Amino acid sequence: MNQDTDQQKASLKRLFARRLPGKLRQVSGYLQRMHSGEATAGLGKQLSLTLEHSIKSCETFGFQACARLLEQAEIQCHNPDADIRAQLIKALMDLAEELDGKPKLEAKTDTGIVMEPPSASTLALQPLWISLPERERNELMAPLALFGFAVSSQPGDTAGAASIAVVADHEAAHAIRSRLGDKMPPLVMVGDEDSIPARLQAVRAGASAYIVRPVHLPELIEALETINPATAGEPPRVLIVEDSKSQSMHYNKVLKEAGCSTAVVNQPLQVMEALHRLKPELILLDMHMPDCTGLELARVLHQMPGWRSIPMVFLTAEENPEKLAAAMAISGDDFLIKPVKADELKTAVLRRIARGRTQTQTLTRDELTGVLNLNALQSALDNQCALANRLGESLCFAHIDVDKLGELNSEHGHAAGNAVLQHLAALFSRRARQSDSIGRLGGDSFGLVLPGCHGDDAIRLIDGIRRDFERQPMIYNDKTLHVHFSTGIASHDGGQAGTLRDNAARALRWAKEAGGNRIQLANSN
Ligand SMILES: Nc1nc2c(ncn2[C@@H]2O[C@H](COP(=O)(O)OP(=O)(O)OP(=O)(O)O)[C@@H](O)[C@H]2O)c(=O)[nH]1
Repeated sequence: MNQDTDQQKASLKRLFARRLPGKLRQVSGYLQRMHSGEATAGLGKQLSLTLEHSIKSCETFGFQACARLLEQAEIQCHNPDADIRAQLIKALMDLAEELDGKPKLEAKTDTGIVMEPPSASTLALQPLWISLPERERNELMAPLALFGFAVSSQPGDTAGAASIAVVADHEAAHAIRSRLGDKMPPLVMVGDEDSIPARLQAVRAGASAYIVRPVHLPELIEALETINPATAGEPPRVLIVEDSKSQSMHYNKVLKEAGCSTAVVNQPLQVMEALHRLKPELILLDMHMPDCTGLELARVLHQMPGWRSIPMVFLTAEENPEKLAAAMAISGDDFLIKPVKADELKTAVLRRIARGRTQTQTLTRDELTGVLNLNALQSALDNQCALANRLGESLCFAHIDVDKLGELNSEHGHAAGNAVLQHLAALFSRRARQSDSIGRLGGDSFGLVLPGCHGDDAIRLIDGIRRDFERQPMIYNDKTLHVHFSTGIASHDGGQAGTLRDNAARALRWAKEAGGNRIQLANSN
């Protein structure tokens, strides 16, 4: 068994699953625009092309229900039927919400604040320029297409500059920079060495990211998301608060073309409505407005629960360092001096949103295994318990614990134990359904939330994984590691999440006491 490939597949599936709700919302948004008569031949064609790729990607990663829904959307691009399209728009939004639990964003409000989706051109595949040796490039090309990137090896000068990034080693990057000068797209540098001098060389060459060979796809995709968070499928959400209509229209256009969903507020006192509807990831805030200054508004928002840490980028004609320092002291974020160039605006906003998304990821993921951390798993369990109570549906929680990991650590070393934990997490991530949540409870224990599952279904699923895990021993540093795990499963009976967890932990103890490598259901004795 190739453990690296297994882990990579699981990471790719996780990455893809994270992007899927955004993609569904995007498709639904554009169908909505076609539905309300905004259809242009270009929009329909672009949507159809994107859908073709997305269907293939969903099938590859096993998201069959999404693939079927997107197939219906594709039919609607060619043979529209008003009723079917309206149902489809709703079904796409509902599925997106089910997948990530985030509520729908509404397109228009009665206060005149308009929520706008990104420009239709951002629906197209993202052009990516890879200037690496042919074999390396070819290996990356097909899987990158599944994530919506169109890879080219030798784009012309204009296409090169329009690429979202160029992936190159030091020599190629140098040659491209000499050719394109300041039209060079952001650079992801690939190198052989993981050392400070190699990384320093990349920084000096202006690289936004440095990846050590062999290039792991999840790492590359995450680097590209950091350069442009719009490539993650979920458009960055930006609220523009600016009293000048002409300037706000300009910022709005630039940000929509950069792939953002936006809302514009010209009267700062109307900001709450837009905040609640758009749920922005960043506010672009003019410093000088008549009813209330940008700084005052920032202070107000920073005192309100839910908006205390929202990043802000200030727009100002002010160059007085003391006043700028005051703005920075409030939000700790960026400011841009007017008149703002389009590229500057785009870079500042996208970079700040990417940083915010990385922080959220860091806060919810277990660093060693990439599955949810304890807090995130706990909140997934709380949400699913509440949902199961509301809908009267079944739900199971499984507490999984590696048997005798202490002994394995002593015999083969802590790194071998880490590899076991990573392998098990990858195995569960791969076999779980898209509605399941897998997380690390701590040490050598994992938790699995299984909505819609009865005890018997949960036993069947986990026993399949247990048998595979036992049948295919892990190879670590040429040594065969025979490892197994035990599981306690509890079925939800309308009570609290804490009770479900306690019951699963109790069942796990029974499984361990009975010799391990087994599964025990809490409600049977
Ligand atoms: N390699 C590695 N080991 C860990 C990690 N976290 C916890 N452990 C080890 O997991 C073991 C957990 O101890 P126990 O709960 O007694 O479990 P066990 O040795 O697996 O034995 P049983 O659960 O009784 O089968 C300890 O030896 C920890 O050092 C980790 O992140 N990496």
